[in-house]
Amino acid sequence: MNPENIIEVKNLSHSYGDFRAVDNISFNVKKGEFFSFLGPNGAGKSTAINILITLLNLQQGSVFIAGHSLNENPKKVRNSIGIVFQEITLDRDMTVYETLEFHARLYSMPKEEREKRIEYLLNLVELSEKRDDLTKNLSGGMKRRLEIARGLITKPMILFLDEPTIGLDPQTRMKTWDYLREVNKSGTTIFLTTHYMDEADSLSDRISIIDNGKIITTGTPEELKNSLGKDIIYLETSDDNKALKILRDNPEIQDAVKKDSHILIITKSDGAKILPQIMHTLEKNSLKTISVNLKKPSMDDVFLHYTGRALRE
Ligand SMILES: Nc1ncnc2c1ncn2[C@@H]1O[C@H](COP(=O)(O)OP(=O)(O)OP(=O)(O)O)[C@@H](O)[C@H]1O
Repeated sequence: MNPENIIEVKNLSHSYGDFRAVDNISFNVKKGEFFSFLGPNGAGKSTAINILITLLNLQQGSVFIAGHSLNENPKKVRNSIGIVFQEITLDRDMTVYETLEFHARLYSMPKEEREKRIEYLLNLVELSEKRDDLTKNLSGGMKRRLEIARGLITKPMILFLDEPTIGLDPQTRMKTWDYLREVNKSGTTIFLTTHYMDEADSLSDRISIIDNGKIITTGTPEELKNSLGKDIIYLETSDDNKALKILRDNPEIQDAVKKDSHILIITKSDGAKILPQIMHTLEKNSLKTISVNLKKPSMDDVFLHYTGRALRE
């Protein structure tokens, strides 16, 4: 195992009966990284994460977590990780404080350390004022924050989160992202699964796109978006029809179409380099540029490109 890797997975497969939910996936996560699995419902994300957190048995492949073999030392693996499940798993009749205290006691944390840790975590997820509230009276976002705090009680090296912001409103989602960034900054490696493009894009150092049980591609959000090798340019000129005819002859342009009050151009390579050429050509043909907007492909474009379909399908 490479000492830089805190998670090392090789040729992992998992079947339910005849159905192969995870199909020969390999990937590494580096210490301190924020790593995400991005894929639609049913892609195999939960199955994969459940194997890594020792909830599902390892059928095929090799997994090392925090230097321990999942097969030979599942207990040591469990002691190195924190978990936030997809479903809310709080005891409704416990208070916020009791929830954290109960969990810390489960791990036999001494009283003084326990109290300090709980204070720190309540502060981190901004639930100090809610410490005596029953969890059933918390909002959805607060419940999630409490679960994140609970997952962090034992100072795990890696925090696993399965779809942590499912069902939260946009504002609460973004607040949850802030906490996760904070947790990651403080040195905890994060492994997250999500079907939200913006979530993976905004949080991750690296993303693996997973579909039908297979990893389709892996890279930083920038690498993935740049790998399409094309940019999108919106252009408004003094004569769009004339401009279109001229631009279509440019070998660097993959496609140019008129859209509402502007021209949409898809470039074959780096748009920032092609744009000055385009402007020059237009000027030479006595066309005035009224407005211009260069846009990098979004994670939606990336997903569409690699899987052949939009994720919302
Ligand atoms: N216990 C099970 N028995 C049979 N099939 C299962 C079981 N659990 C999951 N599957 C199937 O395996 C595939 C992968 O499911 P999995 O839950 O891992 O996907 P996912 O990407 O996490 O999606 P979701 O976020 O909706 O859970 C799906 O087709 C699912 O129906």
